[in-house]
Amino acid sequence: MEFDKELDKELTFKTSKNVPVSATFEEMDLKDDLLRGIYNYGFESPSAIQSRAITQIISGRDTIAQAQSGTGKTATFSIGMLEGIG
Ligand SMILES: Nc1ncnc2c1ncn2[C@@H]1O[C@H](COP(=O)(O)OP(=O)(O)OP(=O)(O)O)[C@@H](O)[C@H]1O
Repeated sequence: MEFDKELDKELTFKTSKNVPVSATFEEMDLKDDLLRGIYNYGFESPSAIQSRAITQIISGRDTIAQAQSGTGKTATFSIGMLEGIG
């Protein structure tokens, strides 16, 4: 399913306590190569679920993230895992 930026902004989220929201991929403090890859792939800004879940995965918390189809879950877990490798 195609990512719909406008629809994504309308989503309401419930999270555990103390889950910060990163407005940009830069704020997530990702490795340079990974950040470059994300932009080269065409992602400009994180989706709602990416804004919340990527840094949780990177911090080592066991993370369960649930959202509608096409909201960027696969990329959330992929980016989180890639940051943790190497
Ligand atoms: N931040 C983003 N900016 C632009 N496009 C994005 C972003 N994140 C994901 N996409 C694109 O949106 C589409 C859906 O992403 P993804 O497959 O990660 O969603 P999903 O929530 O895992 O969907 P499903 O539940 O159907 O598996 C893909 O084409 C992906 O490349």
